[in-house]
Amino acid sequence: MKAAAQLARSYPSEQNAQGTDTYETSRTEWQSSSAILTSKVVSQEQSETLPMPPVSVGVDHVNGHNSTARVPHHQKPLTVNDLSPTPMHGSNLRVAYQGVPGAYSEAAAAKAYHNCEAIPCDQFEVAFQAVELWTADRAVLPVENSLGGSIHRNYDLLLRHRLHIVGEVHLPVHHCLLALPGVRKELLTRVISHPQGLAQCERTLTKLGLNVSRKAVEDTAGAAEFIAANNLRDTAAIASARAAEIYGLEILEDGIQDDASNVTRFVMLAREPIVPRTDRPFKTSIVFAHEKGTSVLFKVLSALAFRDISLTKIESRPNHNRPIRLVDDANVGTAKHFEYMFYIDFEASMAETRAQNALSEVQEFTSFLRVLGSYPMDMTPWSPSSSTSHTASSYTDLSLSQTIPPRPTGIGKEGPGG
Ligand SMILES: O=C(O)C(=O)Cc1ccccc1
Repeated sequence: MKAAAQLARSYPSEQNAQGTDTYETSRTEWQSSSAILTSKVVSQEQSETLPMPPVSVGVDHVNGHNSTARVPHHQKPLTVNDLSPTPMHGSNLRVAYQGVPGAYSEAAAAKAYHNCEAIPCDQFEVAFQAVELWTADRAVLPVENSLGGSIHRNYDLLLRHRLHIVGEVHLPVHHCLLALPGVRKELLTRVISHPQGLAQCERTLTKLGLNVSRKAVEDTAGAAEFIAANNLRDTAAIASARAAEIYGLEILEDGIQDDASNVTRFVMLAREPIVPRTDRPFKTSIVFAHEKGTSVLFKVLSALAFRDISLTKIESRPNHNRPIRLVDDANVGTAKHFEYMFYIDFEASMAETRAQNALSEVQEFTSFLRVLGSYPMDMTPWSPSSSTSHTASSYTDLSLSQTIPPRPTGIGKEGPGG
């Protein structure tokens, strides 16, 4: 099959896609939002309830041969519109995030899916597994921050798992310095937070003249919870105002991020990709490894540039399958080249011919290529000064009304990452 045709098959156009959203069929009642998912809980869930397959629409025999069939009078025939579920705008959707209540990821889940049930998980790995095993419908993953840069660990996770990016959210992040009631700043010896929290407030902490050590923990709200649970009077947390409220801490300083327009980008992950569209701005995320050869990255970028496709992000990570390539030269010795995986986001939908053609070309000079997702861009108006909260937004996740059935995610060559 020609590469372009293969691509078209991997990403069906709006017209030929059989979009069904299946998450309503997979509910398990035991999960309450107050419990934190751990890997143990997820595997226990797996042994108790098998992941349910999508429910198919039961079609009765209505041709007269089936004696049990009932043919209601004056019933309107089903049309294709009756088959697409009503968008739920996030209500009842179970969204797994890493951290405890009050974490920014929880706020991102609420921004993406208004009224969703946010499920705290103790690790990202667990959030991914929760979706894979149908304990959750979506996972929320912070991938980059305007000050702290890429969250590398999470890029590696995207590759290790088979989930699809179905949306993105930009969340303004407004950090506070939190401590137990009555604690004075001068008494602090330690500040704890997520590494991104520490990185985003580094200069302000110094400016405040605090003589404190920095300690990284799993999540910002977890830092606040830890201080409260252990009655630590010498330690402060960098976390949200909401975390202060939940864990009974006081806000010593408000808005301590080094830049007022501090924003974190989160991606939303699902078991199934959405049907890409062309009626609103879309972004596509890919990851590839390059073949031996010259100027591979240049060629990939050219394939996009020639088609007027803008790049919004590029990241490289070690290729864990083959971190080093040795090149022997009989006279000089052995050169050691590091091997990379490149992650690229570009502004186009996989429903567009130009994106399909660009990726067919990219496929020619890469040894591995995977489309992580083609999804609507977050176009919500954004005010940097507001503090992070659970406000509703006009964000719409098209995956709530349109998903395409599971299928291999690669577009031809598949290699590392599984
Ligand atoms: O730890 C959290 O609250 C997170 O959700 C991760 C994070 C940390 C700092 C800024 C943005 C996201």
